[in-house]
Amino acid sequence: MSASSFDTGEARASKRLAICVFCGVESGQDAGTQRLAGELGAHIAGRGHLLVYGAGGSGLMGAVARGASRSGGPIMGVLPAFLHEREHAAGAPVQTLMLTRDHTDRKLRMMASADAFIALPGGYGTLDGILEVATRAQLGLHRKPLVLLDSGGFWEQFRDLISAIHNRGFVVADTPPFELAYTVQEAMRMVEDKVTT
Ligand SMILES: C/C(=C\CNc1ncnc2c1ncn2[C@@H]1O[C@H](COP(=O)(O)O)[C@@H](O)[C@H]1O)CO
Repeated sequence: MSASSFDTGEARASKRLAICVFCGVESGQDAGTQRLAGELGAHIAGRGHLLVYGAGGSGLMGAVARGASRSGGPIMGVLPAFLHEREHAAGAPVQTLMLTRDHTDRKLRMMASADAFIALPGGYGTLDGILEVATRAQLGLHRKPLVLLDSGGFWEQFRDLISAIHNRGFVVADTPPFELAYTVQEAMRMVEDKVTT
């Protein structure tokens, strides 16, 4: 595959993955982050992967899903049944919908379904998702990659907090169980390289 076809997301990856995206159900204040969300969805679909996400129709979630949908990719949305009206009904594209009992069940389904995780900015739900994935990685329960796709330094602040926690001796592992990426292409490469090697 040529570098240029990878960069546009047109070329299919050699292995089809299920990539779980954690991100806000709100849009945030930065239009660049909203564009990044659509670009990420488009690349996941363009590379032939399945998008697994929180089934939302609004905010960054909606943008990721519409990006994947426009590129013709399959989508699996997972959300607690009680949030269906509030988060899914307005504007989520066609997808396979999995309704769960609660947020905990949702995270377990998402983690079991995915080969890798990419996080965009978000709120408590997004942080809850990545901390669950990171905690389980620290415990040796999985080796699936977790990539934090930065936008405007959002994840740099999180990385600095985690570094401080490491430096104060509360985590003994040398490196945190996630990496930062600064472009969609970089995030996709990290995920594909780690899952397929
Ligand atoms: C509510 C519970 C625990 C802590 N909070 C959350 N846990 C899991 N998912 C959540 C929580 N708060 C919101 N969410 C959902 O995550 C998605 C993204 O939310 P964000 O806050 O915009 O990042 C969204 O679907 C939220 O409903 C006890 O189980």
